[in-house]
Amino acid sequence: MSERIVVGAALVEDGRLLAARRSAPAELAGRWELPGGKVEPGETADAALVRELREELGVDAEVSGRVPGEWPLRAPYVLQVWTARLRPGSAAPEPLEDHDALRWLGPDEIWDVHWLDQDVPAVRQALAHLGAVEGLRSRGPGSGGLEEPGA
Ligand SMILES: Nc1nc2c([nH]c(=O)n2[C@H]2C[C@H](O)[C@@H](COP(=O)(O)OP(=O)(O)OP(=O)(O)O)O2)c(=O)[nH]1
Repeated sequence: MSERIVVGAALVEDGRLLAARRSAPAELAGRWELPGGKVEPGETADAALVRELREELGVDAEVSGRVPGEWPLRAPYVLQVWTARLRPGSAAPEPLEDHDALRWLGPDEIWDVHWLDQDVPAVRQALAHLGAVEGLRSRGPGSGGLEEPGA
């Protein structure tokens, strides 16, 4: 079967990254992820992300770039991550579907939540990318910023 893309948003505002806690399915519930979802046939990845963010969070978002890389999920899915921001006048995000909590994480809080295992490398790469383009960066060793869990 050919690969199917799940898009995740590295949605940033005021130097903080949005994390969303899944409410379903049972094996993923309680773990944190980048909000997003599956790209539908005939849909572009960035259009899918804008649609998913509207459906899941009730926001009006725009995609600003692609985080290099691709991370395997349960076959046939792979995760791609795009940077995004809220458009002026957008509502604040709310956990409308698929999630039961949201958190804006500052640089020192990124690893405070229990990310889905497969999201850890994707979040790490997103932070490296965002650090380069938006200044969301670690405050250095010992700060808990960009360091990996247990590092
Ligand atoms: N949205 C999202 N899904 C992720 C991430 N990491 C990860 O393993 N997944 C998995 C969870 C799901 O099995 C799948 C995405 O499905 P979804 O339920 O979010 O997508 P969807 O809204 O299009 O779902 P559906 O109801 O159409 O099935 O990818 C992530 O960071 N974001």
